[in-house]
Amino acid sequence: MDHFLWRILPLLALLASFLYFYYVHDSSKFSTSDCSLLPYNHYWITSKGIVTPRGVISGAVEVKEGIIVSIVKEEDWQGNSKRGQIIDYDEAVIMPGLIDVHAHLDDPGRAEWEGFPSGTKAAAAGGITMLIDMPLNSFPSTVSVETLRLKLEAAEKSIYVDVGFWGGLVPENAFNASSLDALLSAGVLGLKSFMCPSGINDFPMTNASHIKEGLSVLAKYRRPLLVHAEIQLDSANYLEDDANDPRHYSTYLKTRPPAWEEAAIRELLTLSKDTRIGGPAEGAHLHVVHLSDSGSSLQLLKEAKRSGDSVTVETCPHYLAFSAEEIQDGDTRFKCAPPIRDAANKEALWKALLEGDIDMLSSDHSPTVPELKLLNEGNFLKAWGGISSLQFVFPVTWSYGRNYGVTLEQLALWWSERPAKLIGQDSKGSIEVGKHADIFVWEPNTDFELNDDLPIYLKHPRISAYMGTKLSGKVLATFVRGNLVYKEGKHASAACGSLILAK
Ligand SMILES: NC(=O)N[C@H]1NC(=O)NC1=O
Ligand SMILES: [Zn+2]
Ligand SMILES: [Zn+2]
Repeated sequence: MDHFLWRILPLLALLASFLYFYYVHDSSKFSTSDCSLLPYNHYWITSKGIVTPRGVISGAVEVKEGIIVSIVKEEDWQGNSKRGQIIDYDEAVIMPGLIDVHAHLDDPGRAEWEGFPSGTKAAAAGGITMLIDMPLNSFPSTVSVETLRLKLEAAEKSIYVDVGFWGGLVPENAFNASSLDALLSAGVLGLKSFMCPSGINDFPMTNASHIKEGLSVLAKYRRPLLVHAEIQLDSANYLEDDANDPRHYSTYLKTRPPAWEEAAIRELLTLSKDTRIGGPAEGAHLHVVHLSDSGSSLQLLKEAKRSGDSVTVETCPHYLAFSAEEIQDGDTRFKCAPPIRDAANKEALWKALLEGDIDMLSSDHSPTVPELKLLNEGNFLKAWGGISSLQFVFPVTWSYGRNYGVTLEQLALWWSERPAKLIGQDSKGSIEVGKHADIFVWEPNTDFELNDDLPIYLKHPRISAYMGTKLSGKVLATFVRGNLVYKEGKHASAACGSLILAK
């Protein structure tokens, strides 16, 4: 018997190595293809509407190993002999993937609010190919190298799109230049701070001195400071008055007047001027997040830009889609800060966006668990402030924007090109040769109602202010670095998004 075993040993070894190469070694190949719903990585996407920085063209985009390697107009495409795999989208629009510079995915620590897997699946289904995660609402907040490491661990292998990170500027690290240096060296794309309480205990607000410190460190790295620009003034005293029913949206609206935004922006613009040493080029870039006030706040920003300040501003689809007058008693899905203001304010925000005074859009996706939205009690003063929107921001922008004559090029500018510039990612933000093949495909004229029949990937769709609305603009497919990560109700089986760190 022993003798027999010895004799077949070489055969067994051969069989084992055969099995190894087939099932173990080759499985690495299988896992690569798990990243994409396509079985190949060199192909042409064709369509009659490809949105490029040089206009909308009919033709083909060639993608090879995650990069856009050529763009061919239809006239030249006809005679092309090198055709390989072709994915023809006919009349559907091909756009650069959206970059959402402002999302709270709440992971680690509050993943029950959203989390990287559901958040990035929802992003992919909405045409977003990259998002930047905010440093707060997760636990701990991203305010040091150690806490950034926890973020990276939580995100790794859990993200379906590319994800970058903002660090937090808080009183604890603001005067500690080496701590900020370490955080920036570790790769956060910039810092974010609050000029009023953030609603999260471990993310306290910053004062003028903290912001000055932050700006001077950021200037060295040429990275932006993002600020939630509201300063609490004493205008909220009337709250003691019983006439103000907390179930009325108007009660909440009165607690955060436009003057809060104006005061904050006035102070910020002064601070950023003060931190310059030898002229505008030496200062840090300032980015005002989620502008709601289209009055004096916007005016201050316009003047600052005109005088050469390095400042940009974003607003969010919820300020462009909704107005205070429409918000029903107790419907706390609409509570956010700064608040959604009246219809005239909304009109003025659209005008500012169309005229280029507002630079870009972001979701400020800030979900929570339904219990904290207090949907039954409907108390606007106590409910969590934050709007859940991530998967819907693009169809919302298009559906409301088309009434204002919004063009495809403008959508690409607000959602891709300018965001890419803010985060310093030259390889993203447009359909151009040499850039990442971050692309999404959508049908402008397909209408749908947001209800439970649709595939929604957000963890708590019920709390989204958009549920029940009728929208146009259906996302058919999303490519991240050439991987087809989403196609009509289906995601790639593996989460292969990249962690994006500043160099
Ligand atoms: N903590 C947090 O997400 N706050 C956000 N929510 C909101 O409505 N505005 C914010 O800044
Ligand atoms: Zn904010
Ligand atoms: Zn936010």
